[in-house]
Amino acid sequence: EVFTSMADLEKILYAENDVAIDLKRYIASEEQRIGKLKRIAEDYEHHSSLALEDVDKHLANPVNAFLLVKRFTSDWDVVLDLIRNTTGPEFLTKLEDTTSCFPTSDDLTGAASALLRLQDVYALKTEQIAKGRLRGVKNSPELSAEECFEIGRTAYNDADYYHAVMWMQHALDIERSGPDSTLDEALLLDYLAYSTYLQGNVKHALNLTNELLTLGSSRRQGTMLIPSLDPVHVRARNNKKYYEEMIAEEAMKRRQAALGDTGDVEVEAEKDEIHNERKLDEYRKSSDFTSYERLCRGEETHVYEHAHKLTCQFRRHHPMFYINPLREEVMYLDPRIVVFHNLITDAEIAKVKELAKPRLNRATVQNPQTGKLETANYRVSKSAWLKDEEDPLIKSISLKSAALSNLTLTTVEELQVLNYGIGGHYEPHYDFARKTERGTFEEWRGNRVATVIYYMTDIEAGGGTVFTNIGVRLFPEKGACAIWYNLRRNGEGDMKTRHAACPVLVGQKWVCNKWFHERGQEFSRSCALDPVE
Ligand SMILES: O=C(O)CCC(=O)C(=O)O
Ligand SMILES: [Fe+2]
Repeated sequence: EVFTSMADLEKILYAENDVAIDLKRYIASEEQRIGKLKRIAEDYEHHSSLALEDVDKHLANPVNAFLLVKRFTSDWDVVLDLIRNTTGPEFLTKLEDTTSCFPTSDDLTGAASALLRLQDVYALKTEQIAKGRLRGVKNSPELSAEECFEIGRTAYNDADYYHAVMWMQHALDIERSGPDSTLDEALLLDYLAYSTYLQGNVKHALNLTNELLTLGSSRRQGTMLIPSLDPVHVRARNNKKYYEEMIAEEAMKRRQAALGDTGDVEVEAEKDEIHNERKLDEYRKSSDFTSYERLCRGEETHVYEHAHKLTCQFRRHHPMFYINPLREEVMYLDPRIVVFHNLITDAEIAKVKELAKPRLNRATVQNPQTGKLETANYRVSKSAWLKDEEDPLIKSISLKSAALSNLTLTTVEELQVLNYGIGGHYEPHYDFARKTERGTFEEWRGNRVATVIYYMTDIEAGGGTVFTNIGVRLFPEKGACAIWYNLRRNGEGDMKTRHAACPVLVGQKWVCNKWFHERGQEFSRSCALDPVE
């Protein structure tokens, strides 16, 4: 999979460059080969035209006769060799190496659904995405009718008719407004009509189907079918009948209902606009999820009554920060969420990325039932784990994390480095393990008491960390670090720490985090006397 991290997509960019060089080399060697053949053919043409002017005279010269025989015996092998020895198979083997990291059809589906996710979370119009009109983006290519159709088809195959209608409609708009394209318009109308119907617009589906039927097969790319035999047309004719029957039945029902009420026949006028509603499951309708989407969009979801108590200050609570103090910004009081600005340098960031890059793997989540690690659509990124022993820098990040948090490293996890891909995100979750899934964390270290997260990139748009229960949003800022406690002082998980990583809209997102655990913090974060605190 490559769409889940920018680091892997970067590899494809380099591979594309290599492929271009390979292809050019192949073309040059083939051109050379064909060039030789061309010269021989011209030579033959020249000889024969001269000879044919006076055949008797030409053959009368025994030298000519000898040369003629030679040309088609020993010389002829050269021609056959030139025809046989194409460099194609050799080139194919070479290409296999270069393209081993190329994306698969799963990547294409993943990348298309990432665009749809961005569209939903950031409430973007189809046209905005198709034209690359996104914050901070310059000179974006525009998606063609075919490409929009492709995205629509991905949605359709996923039974997501809401997006299928939007993208296919947009494909149709582009197709009809621009010069001739290679899009199979009948096929597009076929998909669009059916998706429109499934979204509850029978009349509109019928109109689209009628349009399809008037197109004729000549509009169908690459097919020379007679309309009556074209499978798209056959299906369309059946659908047309079905839609008409449905509309008639509906009208009949309405007429009967109207008669029942008043005795008058009053058929309500059909609405013309298309009805297209996003179908959300129970979770996606929940306040948790809507709050996530709204916070990602930059909307205010909560009024914070203690906002006036939030502070910014220098901190020198540890010898490590005596000379270069921490620049602390308090974002929330309970739970305490703070951001430290300018904490790691660009050189340190570059080194962490360099160490992590070759080891990135799709980030996993713990299945609460089985306790097993698995990949999930709600967490799309790649991660690598780095040990203190690997590099003095990794060790120094651990020491810095301990110093700023006042926690001990006894049971801390290794450094997790995360790189997000196209629309990469992590839906609302807790970093601690719930009671029901206790035991998924090893007893010897206890639950995750605190999260320290370092932001290693600035992001043009999207990609924030949002707290859905308290309405806090942290903007990634290169070199900054955020820290919060996941557990209350009585050891219970703090439900107010529910948080998420918003999908990256424009830019690259790299973060790394240290998770501190309970054991070993007995003297650094003691429990409170009040059991509910
Ligand atoms: O990347 C982020 O902003 C948050 C990541 C996160 O919450 C996690 O990895 O647990
Ligand atoms: Fe998290």
